[in-house]
Amino acid sequence: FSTSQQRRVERVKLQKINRELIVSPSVAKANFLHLQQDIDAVVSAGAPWLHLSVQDGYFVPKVSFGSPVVSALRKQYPDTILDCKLGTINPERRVQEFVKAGADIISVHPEATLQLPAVINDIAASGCSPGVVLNPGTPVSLIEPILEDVDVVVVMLVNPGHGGKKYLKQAIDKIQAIQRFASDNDIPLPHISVDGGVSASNSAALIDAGANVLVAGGSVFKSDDKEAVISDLLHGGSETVTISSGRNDFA
Ligand SMILES: O=C(CO)[C@@H](O)[C@H](O)COP(=O)(O)O
Repeated sequence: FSTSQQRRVERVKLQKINRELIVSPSVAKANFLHLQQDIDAVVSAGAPWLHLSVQDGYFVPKVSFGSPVVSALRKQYPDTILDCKLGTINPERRVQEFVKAGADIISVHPEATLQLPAVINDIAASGCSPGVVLNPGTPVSLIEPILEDVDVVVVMLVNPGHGGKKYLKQAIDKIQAIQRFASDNDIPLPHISVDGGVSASNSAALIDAGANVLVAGGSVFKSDDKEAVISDLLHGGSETVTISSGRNDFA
């Protein structure tokens, strides 16, 4: 692996140990007609990661973009952590493509592969940070056997590619369950990333629960003041949502 990739992956691990609060803007929600302009804006606004939601139109019902976009971002933003989420069936077939494209983190859906531990090991052996994704219908128990081997757990608040219904209370319960399992089993806590409808109205509740990575698409890229939005996400916006008792929030 290149020394610059090693440096970035080391930074991911240090941020994990320090529980650094991170905003990871979701590139899928940028303006693709002015992609460099949008990415320049979030990088100069201080976003240390970029979230790349790769969707294959099969595991996730929409197609977003592929490794050529990752390669272009790698060349243009050599110091930014590229946080790739493979919303693809059989992600084991795509790991090397995204490693070569310059991904730093590669997260996969446990339901999308027949051998999750092998995929996690392949990502780590390739010099990248491995991660797993929990859709609203995926219990924390499914990833307990490999929790100690990943650097990132992405807790989805929406069903990828479906938008709509938001599972805020459920996400908070999962964040707490991940922390409990890690503590009970003496496992270093991975980055806990939250993704899908994350905004200043719910970020404080998610951070309080234990999330330290905020994936944000629309809330960042729809704003003209990206610095202010990123600050609000990290420090909680003016009006914060109260957690309804057990009911899921609807968009
Ligand atoms: O992968 C996905 C959704 O499928 C996410 O990464 C979204 O792209 C985040 O965008 P917002 O919900 O924050 O607008």
